[in-house]
Amino acid sequence: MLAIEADALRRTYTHRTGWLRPRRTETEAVRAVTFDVAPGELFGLLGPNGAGKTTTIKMLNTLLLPTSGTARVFGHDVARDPVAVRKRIGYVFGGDRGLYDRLSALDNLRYFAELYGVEARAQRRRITELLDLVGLAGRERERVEGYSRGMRQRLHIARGLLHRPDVLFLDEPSVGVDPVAARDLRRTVADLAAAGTTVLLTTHYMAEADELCDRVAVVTGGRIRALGTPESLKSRVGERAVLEIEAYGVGEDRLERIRRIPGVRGAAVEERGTAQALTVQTDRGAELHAPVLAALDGVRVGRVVSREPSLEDAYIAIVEDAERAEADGAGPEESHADGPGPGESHADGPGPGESHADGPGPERRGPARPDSAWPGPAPRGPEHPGTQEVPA
Ligand SMILES: Nc1ncnc2c1ncn2[C@@H]1O[C@H](COP(=O)(O)OP(=O)(O)OP(=O)(O)O)[C@@H](O)[C@H]1O
Repeated sequence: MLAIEADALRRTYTHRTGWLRPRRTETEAVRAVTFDVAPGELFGLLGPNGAGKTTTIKMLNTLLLPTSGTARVFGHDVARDPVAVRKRIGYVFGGDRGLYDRLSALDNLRYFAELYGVEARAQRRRITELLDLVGLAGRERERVEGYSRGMRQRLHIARGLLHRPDVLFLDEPSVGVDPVAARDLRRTVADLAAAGTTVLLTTHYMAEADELCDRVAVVTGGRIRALGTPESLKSRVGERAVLEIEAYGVGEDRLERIRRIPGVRGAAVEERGTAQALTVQTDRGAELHAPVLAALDGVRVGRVVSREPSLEDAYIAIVEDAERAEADGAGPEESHADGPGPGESHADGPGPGESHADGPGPERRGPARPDSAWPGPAPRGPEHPGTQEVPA
């Protein structure tokens, strides 16, 4: 049996804007997403801000009803049988919420163990095991308010594992965590998967996804654009080479100028403190140092390095292709880089969560879990490709 099956999952948010001329704004956050995750697999959802990753996770973990489509966790339908699903899953999200700062880590875990119905006799042993697993043994009597972000994240993971879930959802676990703590976190996550827990992870860190994930799906505009092993995604840009340039003050006009150079397949810039990392993807064998540097004339430039494409380059290429396709009005462009995944998806008609597109958000309230109080990211407005205004 598959751990997760998502079949044509959709989720539309509706909210009202304006006062004199009220408008109903619909955001299609997730648009017919289909994928499977095998038991024990470590699966990554990658995508830019607003791509629909968190919304997908919240449907899979029963915090949000799908507008249409179905999802199952170990065979249990998330809309029809949320209680059974919740018994099998844990949810860990990045950031500061979800823990009680003024309590010690131990008291936090005791509290959540009660909440999750961990048997009183088993609690002490389970908590000790988890403190060991996440590397917090010896620090458990300190108040969480004194914890570093990395320690908090590890405590979050321990909390998410208290009831021995078969599937752990990790939403950006390493956000804001320093590189050493992030490495420890990755080790913890890899150990979990090695011990048989299915992990569904979202991250913006491609190196993390490359190191950890058995397979990844790249999501933009609510659709899966590519799905496969990190290697298979990288092979999509295998015929390319990459120029990485340290620069200061590259704007969109310069990027456009670089993109127009024959032999350039894409260009992106990432802010790194005071500097920028400019990545230019070129045809393999094309000698483009000179024209690229000429296009940067007047911009302060540091080190220039040629290297092989990484998962990040494959990701950028996929996202840019998807953006171009959206701009051209093309339909979904999903491609499975290495076949359709570990199993077939099962469509058995729309679940009971269907047709909530224009009601108040069917966010589940559920039992008193701190997770369910999480309000989710703020609406990001109509700049999103899936957002449109309709008369109220
Ligand atoms: N509660 C909400 N109400 C209205 N729109 C929402 C809500 N939550 C998310 N959205 C919108 O849905 C889209 C997908 O958001 P989502 O948070 O799922 O993306 P994401 O890929 O997780 O992004 P990030 O990487 O920034 O966390 C975005 O356009 C967002 O503005």
